[in-house]
Order: sequence, then structure tokens, then C-alpha cells
Amino acid sequence: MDDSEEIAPAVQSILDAARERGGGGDRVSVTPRSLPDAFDAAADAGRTPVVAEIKPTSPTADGERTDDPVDLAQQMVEGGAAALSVLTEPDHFGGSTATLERVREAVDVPVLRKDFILHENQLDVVEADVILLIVRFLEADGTDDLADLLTAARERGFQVLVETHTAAEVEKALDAGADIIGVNNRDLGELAVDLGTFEAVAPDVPEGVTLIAESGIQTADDVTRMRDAGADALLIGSAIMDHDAATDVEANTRRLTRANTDAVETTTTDT
Ligand SMILES: O=C(O)c1ccccc1NCC(=O)[C@H](O)[C@H](O)COP(=O)(O)O
Repeated sequence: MDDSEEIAPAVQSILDAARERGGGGDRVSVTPRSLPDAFDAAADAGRTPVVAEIKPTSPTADGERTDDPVDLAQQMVEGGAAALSVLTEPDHFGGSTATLERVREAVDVPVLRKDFILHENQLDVVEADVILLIVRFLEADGTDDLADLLTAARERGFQVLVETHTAAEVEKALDAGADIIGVNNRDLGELAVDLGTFEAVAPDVPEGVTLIAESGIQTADDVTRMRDAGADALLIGSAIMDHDAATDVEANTRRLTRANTDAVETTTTDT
């Protein structure tokens, strides 16, 4: 992304805040829970692999959930989530690194740190199993190089989800050595969501790369659509958090992890 590119004001504000945010102190060293293994285990158990996202609010959400994030995390795991994503961005998403620490301690599935990391020192803030690098943001002036950041993250033990939105970004992710790629259906330039994005871009991701469809997945039909287009797993926030209605997060998660599977009905959880 060059700085003259059209970008939604909310996203510009997220980027400005990320540029300002400092890094940690001691270098983090993590022994991660494997994300691909967690997806395989969910599929073997007859569930759609879902990364359920704890996102108290966001620039596109109408409300804010104030429930204890650890409570939400446990409900998501009970509902069959293969992994969790925790927003740690404080100013626009109501997240924190303290929340991530508490959540990771409380569950045994892999936990993604969802944040806008632009510099190596921002890796040394909190342990997580997976961190996110967004190709579009790492092309801006004053950010570290994607390949260098990927290496720096792996040296600390993190798995890395490299987020893309276009075929050109997938190529950059692959050139940098990504082995877990997300295709975000949300255009961070305009904040519009289109599930056709994943369908258009997924064929450019080779076999052997773990492929995640991100954003805009609301219904069982959406789950089927993304799986049919080649998603190994789905990253789902809003439809599970349901900011307006504050509905049952466990039921919301179960509805989506049971979609597009031949799972037999169970009376107890089998997560
Ligand atoms: O969610 C937002 O409103 C948002 C706004 C600006 C930049 C990023 C944003 N979201 C980040 C995400 O990647 C999503 O939280 C994630 O993919 C889940 O999406 P959804 O299921 O649509 O909540």
C-alpha cells in the first residue's frame, strides 16, 4: 500500500495508532500450539474448522460486548471452535494484550494475536500461538519488510497468518515464505465485504499452504460457500460475537462449526 492509496478513515486511524504503538521489552519465545493440527483435529471430529474471534467492538460494529473475554473464549471452545483469535488493538477494537494472556491461559486451542504489527519490536509484547501480518499494511513507508518480519516472528516461535486481499498480495505472501495465508473478504480500503473475494483469490494459493477465509461469514450457506471455494478454515468474528443482540456465543459458534459437515448430533460437547 502506498500512502496515497484510498483508504477508509477508520483504517487510516488504525494504522496511525499502530505506527505510534511501541514494542515490548524482553524478546518473546513461545512454544506454539499447532494451528494446522488444530484444524485437522476439528475436521476429523466432524466439525468445520473455525477460528472464532473475540472482538468486543470494531469500526463496523454497531455495539460493544462487555462480557468477560475468558467467558466468551470458553463458550467458543465449547461450541467447537478449533482456534481463537483475540483482538489486542485497544483503540478501535476494545482489545488488550492482557486479555489475550488470560484467554490463552484458560483454553488449550491455538490463539491468534489479532493486531496491526508493523515493526519487529511489536512482536515482543505478548505470547501467542499465531500472529498476524497484513500484506497491504506492510507495503507502506516506515514499516518493516514482510519477509523480515515473517522470519523474526518464526525465530520467536510464532506461527504466522499472512493476510491478503488480492492475487498480487498472495504472490507477495508466497514470495516471503508464508505457509498460512488468509484471504480477507473485507476490503480494508473501503471496508466493504464481499465473499466473492475469497472465491476469486483462493485458486492462486497452492496446495500445502493452510488457507483461511476471513470476514463476512454469517450463515451456514456462507460456510459451505467458503469451504467449496477451498478454505481449510474460516475466521469468524461478528456472526459469533453478535454485537447488537448479545446472544449466546456458544450457540452461535456451534451453528457455524456444525455447518457443512456430516457431523452426527451430539448431546455433549466433543471439542
Ligand atoms: O472488523 C472490522 O470492522 C474491521 C475494520 C477495519 C479493519 C479491520 C477490521 N476487522 C479485522 C478482521 O480481520 C475481522 O475482525 C475478522 O476477519 C473477522 O471478520 P468478521 O467475521 O466479519 O467480523
